[in-house]
Amino acid sequence: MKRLDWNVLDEQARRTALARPAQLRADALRQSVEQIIATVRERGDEALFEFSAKYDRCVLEAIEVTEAEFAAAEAALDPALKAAIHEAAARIEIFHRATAPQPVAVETAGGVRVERVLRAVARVGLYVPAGSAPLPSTALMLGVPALIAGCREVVLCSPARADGRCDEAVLYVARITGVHKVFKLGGAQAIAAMAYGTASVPKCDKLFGPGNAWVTEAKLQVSADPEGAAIDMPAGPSEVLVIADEAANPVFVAADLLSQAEHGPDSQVILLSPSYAMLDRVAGEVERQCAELPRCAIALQALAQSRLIAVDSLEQAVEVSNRYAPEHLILQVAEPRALLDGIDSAGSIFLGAWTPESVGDYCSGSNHVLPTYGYARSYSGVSVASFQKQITVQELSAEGLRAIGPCAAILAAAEQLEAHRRAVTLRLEALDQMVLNQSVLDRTVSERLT
Ligand SMILES: NC(=O)c1ccc[n+]([C@@H]2O[C@H](COP(=O)([O-])OP(=O)(O)OC[C@H]3O[C@@H](n4cnc5c(N)ncnc54)[C@H](O)[C@@H]3O)[C@@H](O)[C@H]2O)c1
Ligand SMILES: N[C@H](CO)Cc1c[nH]c[nH+]1
Ligand SMILES: [Zn+2]
Repeated sequence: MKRLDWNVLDEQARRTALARPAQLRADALRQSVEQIIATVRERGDEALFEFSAKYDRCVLEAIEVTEAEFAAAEAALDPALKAAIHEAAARIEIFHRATAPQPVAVETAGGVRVERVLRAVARVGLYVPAGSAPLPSTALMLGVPALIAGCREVVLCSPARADGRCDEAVLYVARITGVHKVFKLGGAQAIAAMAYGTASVPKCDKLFGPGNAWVTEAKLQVSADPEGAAIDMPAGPSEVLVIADEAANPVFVAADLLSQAEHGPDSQVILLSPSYAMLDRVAGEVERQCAELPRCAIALQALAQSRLIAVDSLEQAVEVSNRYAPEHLILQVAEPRALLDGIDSAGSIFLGAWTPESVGDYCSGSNHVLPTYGYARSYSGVSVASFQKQITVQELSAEGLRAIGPCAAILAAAEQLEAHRRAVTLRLEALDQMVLNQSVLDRTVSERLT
């Protein structure tokens, strides 16, 4: 990991220090993904079989997972893993139900009722990575909120192994979370298939889920096309930024850094500390622990683009972290809550020595599908709200229109939108006329009676 001192870097060097690796080759990536998407749009399923052979090295007989494959996957699954899946699903459900948006109805003026109703996005496409390792936990993070939201059609894509099968645990999670169709597709081609539809894959309204640089670039491209599909957010190669003070445990800090470095060669991990001694200790621990990992070679590639940065204080560490806007932020400091108010951009925050980032990945209950590449400046992680549309409803009584109509008429006149103004004033005049007619009627009745 490269050692840097924030306070001796000029602005250009600071920018380079916090640059994401995948951004450095964005042009080549963009072109390669454009070609994959165009080919899927042109040649549909045929292109999908070819891309699976090329990129996943598997010859598929069919793209869609069959009932027999679901049954075989369930039968093959270790009971302890099944139990852990159900345990994690229960906690994810608790947190996601608790944070789900609620319908709202308020009176903003007498006779003016404004509401918010919630409707699930009808057809959603979930992407579950499996390039370097299948991630059934991601299937939980997407399947559970989709189920709570009540999406009508849920499609899931995940790349097959070389034997042409999808990961058993991913299929099991798809089943228990009510996913309707699963396709053995990965990468940009899976995203293109769900965004535009093919003979086999239904076209989806919105796509969800993380993935490597190809998947994320494809999501960005289809979301920029009005004929494509909306997306949750750019959720690319995993990142973690740790802020550690001199009292932190370097063994824990190194383990947390490696937990994200082992995700893939594009991952990036950063340590900020005001203590040079801590940076040294963690560097040594990272080297020692990495050598023990089965995925050491992958982690080493990620570590090559990672940083150990000396800062002058914890306050400066918070400033640098906000500028980087990490997917995960771990505060390994004596008083983590004292720093919390200062954090304004991060996907998910982990407080204190006993909160490894891994628990958020699997089973604390929060969602692990989070914005990367600095998108945490403006995006949040996946939640039930991501699978819903919030529709407003309003209803005015005559009294309500009398109360707020003049305000609308003045604003419409200021914008020189005469039709807007009249849509209000015609009604106000009609109301005046009705009052007049009523008073004439009342007078006539009272005259006849006297
Ligand atoms: N941000 C988040 O919330 C989050 C959550 C979980 C995982 N992740 C990230 O997801 C990623 C998963 O990546 P992965 O690679 O293991 O699986 P993946 O399923 O995302 O990608 C595999 C696919 O990449 C495509 N691909 C590979 N090399 C290619 C090439 N040269 N050209 C075109 N396409 C190519 C293939 O089609 C393959 O099917 C990791 O980077 C991990 O850090 C992020
Ligand atoms: N850390 C990943 C998000 O960047 C999520 C994950 C899944 N499995 C393990 N980790
Ligand atoms: Zn992880």
